[in-house]
Amino acid sequence: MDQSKEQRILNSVSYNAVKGDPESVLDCIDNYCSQKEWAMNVGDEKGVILDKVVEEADPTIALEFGTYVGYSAIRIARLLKPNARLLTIEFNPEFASIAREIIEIAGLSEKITIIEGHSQDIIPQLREKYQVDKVDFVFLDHWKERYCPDTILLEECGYLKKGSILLADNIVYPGAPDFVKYIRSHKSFDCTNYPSHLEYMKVEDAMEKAVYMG
Ligand SMILES: Nc1ncnc2c1ncn2[C@@H]1O[C@H](/C=C/CNC(=O)c2cc([N+](=O)[O-])cc(O)c2O)[C@@H](O)[C@H]1O
Ligand SMILES: [Mg+2]
Repeated sequence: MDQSKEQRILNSVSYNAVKGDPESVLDCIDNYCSQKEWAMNVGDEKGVILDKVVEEADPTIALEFGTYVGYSAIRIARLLKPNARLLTIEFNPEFASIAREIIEIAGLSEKITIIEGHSQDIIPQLREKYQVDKVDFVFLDHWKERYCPDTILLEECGYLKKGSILLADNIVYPGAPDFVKYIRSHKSFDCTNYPSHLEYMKVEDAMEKAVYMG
């Protein structure tokens, strides 16, 4: 059976990236996906917005929904302070194993924990199984109709504290209208929209930052 696109991305990283150098892994994926095969990584343009928000949050505990091949996990983890860590949730076993290998090549396996499963099942387990008390930063980039229910679940489970920062990808394309409506009308979230473009394309897109006010 011929290889998947995600396997071909791993092949390209494994062949071209400098081992232990996150920047070279990110560049390799961005080059492959802009020149050879498009893939749904947050990419280099929206990646700069992600970088800025992660630096603002300076998280000890960061959480991500939708690892895919690990591009944004590497983007986030490369900016984390020494004792900080990223938990990233992915339910597709093939993607999880490819992400694990790409993250290993980037030299960030110690800072990133890939949790295999559905976000809605894993979120309630974060406290007992992963010793999470509060989350400082959350990147939402999984199925768009999960953004809103998973945000509500995070709140209900008590993982958000004053100053917790959520950042959501794809607010314009593919779009997450119920999430935008919910978060912008919620009294405890202070929202900021960051217009940008869809990864590797000229299509309009945007990211939404929501700071929890407690
Ligand atoms: N509930 C859940 N729990 C755990 N993992 C889950 C999950 N739901 C989805 N996932 C995983 O998250 C990724 C899906 C992302 C959807 N993004 C997208 O559909 C997407 C599409 C475009 N696009 O079409 O241009 C552009 C983008 O930037 C996009 O993020 C996949 O790796 C999938 O297996
Ligand atoms: Mg996305």
